[in-house]
Amino acid sequence: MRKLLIEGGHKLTGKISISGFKNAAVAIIPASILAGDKCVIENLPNIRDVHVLGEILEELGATVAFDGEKKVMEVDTELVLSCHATYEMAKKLRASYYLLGAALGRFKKAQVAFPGGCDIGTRPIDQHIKGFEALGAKVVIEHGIIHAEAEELVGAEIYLDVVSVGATINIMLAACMAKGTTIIDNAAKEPHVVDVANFLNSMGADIRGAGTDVIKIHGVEKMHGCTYSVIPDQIEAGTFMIMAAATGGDVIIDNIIPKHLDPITAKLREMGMEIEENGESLRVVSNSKLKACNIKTLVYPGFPTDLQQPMSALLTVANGTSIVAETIYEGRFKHVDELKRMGAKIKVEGRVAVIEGTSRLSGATVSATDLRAGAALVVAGLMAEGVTEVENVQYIDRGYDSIENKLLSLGAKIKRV
Ligand SMILES: CC(=O)N[C@H]1[C@@H](OP(=O)(O)OP(=O)(O)OC[C@H]2O[C@@H](n3ccc(=O)[nH]c3=O)[C@H](O)[C@@H]2O)O[C@H](CO)[C@@H](O)[C@@H]1O
Ligand SMILES: C=C(OP(=O)(O)O)C(=O)O
Repeated sequence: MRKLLIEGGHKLTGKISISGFKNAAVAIIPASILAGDKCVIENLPNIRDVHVLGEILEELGATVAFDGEKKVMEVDTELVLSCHATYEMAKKLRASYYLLGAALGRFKKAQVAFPGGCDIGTRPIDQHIKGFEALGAKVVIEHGIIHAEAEELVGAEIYLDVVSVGATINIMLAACMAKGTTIIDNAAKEPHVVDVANFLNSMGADIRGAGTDVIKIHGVEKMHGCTYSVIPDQIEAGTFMIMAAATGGDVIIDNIIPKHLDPITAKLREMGMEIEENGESLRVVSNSKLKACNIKTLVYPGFPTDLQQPMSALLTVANGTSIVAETIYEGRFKHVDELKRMGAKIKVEGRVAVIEGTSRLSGATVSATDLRAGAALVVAGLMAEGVTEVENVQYIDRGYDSIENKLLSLGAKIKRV
């Protein structure tokens, strides 16, 4: 079993470049099915989820070449003739559900097993199914497989009962080649929704309004291949901002879209950090003792659920008491018991964690239970006294490209064993 060994207490200084956005990439790769042609996807992060999706597309008949050094995937989906994604394939990640929307859009038929992925709470797909049905598909769930099929897909007006990134993207995928116009009302506005819409438009789709809560998709007859570059990862960037704060450091986070980081920038400033924006980078500088603050995870542009766990690790050493409310996923406090092993003072009541700041954490052996829990433990290890061993690194590798190399380049003492 792979572990990360971290010797805490070293200031991070210098500059790092942020990789492409995992949560956009995991939708864009399956979306390439709609092209039935060759797509060149640039600025992909070299992470496990990207490799797994490449393998799934290959199993479905695509030709896939991913160069992890250059971060480019060439994927030709011409020879994908149908989509039956088995449990073995789909269980590997949550984003396998995007195969449903993409294949339904192209073949009017898809069979995909229920998705897997990190255990952070229930991840319903009722809004995805509601959208497919509104477009004219019949959706049946049998033996763990979701079967979606339509004679033809016809544009419809779909109001989402909850703002869902996954449902918004999946409905966009299914609707690109539907007859007429589809309107998604109460759509998610996250940067990855916009990025996927831009990718689809580069493949010939006609999608307008992504980034607002009303998205219109005018169905087109045919789509085609394209070359596209994925946006920078706001969650990786936010994690490194938190790590800079955790170590009293001075770090330039480069190759980002600062606007996407507004919720985290605002909170770190509230805690006493100095943050300077400069074009495509942010400089995060520590000047004083961190102050406690309250966090509530919300849909964009609120504070992202994916940064709640790293942020709560940082709050364990802030001056005062912080309240963290997780409104998106009920199972996203699994890192708390691990942080307690390191001396953190946290009480969880349902979806709320009360964190009483302590002067310092102490290194311990801890175990990642999911991707961002792993990132939270790395944050804790960087600021703890002594050595922290983080087990179950495979979760971290799902979503962070070269995390230890990036940290080493900033002066951290970290190694993989
Ligand atoms: C709003 C939000 O922060 N979404 C995040 C969520 O997206 P992901 O796509 O997983 O989640 P959704 O945005 O779909 O879910 C938002 C909320 O809606 C509920 N829901 C969702 C779909 C559905 O059919 N029915 C339903 O009730 C979920 O339980 C959740 O409470 O995790 C992704 C990976 O970590 C992030 O990239 C997204 O930014
Ligand atoms: C939980 C996450 O990803 P996924 O939904 O792909 O499991 C995440 O990115 O924090």
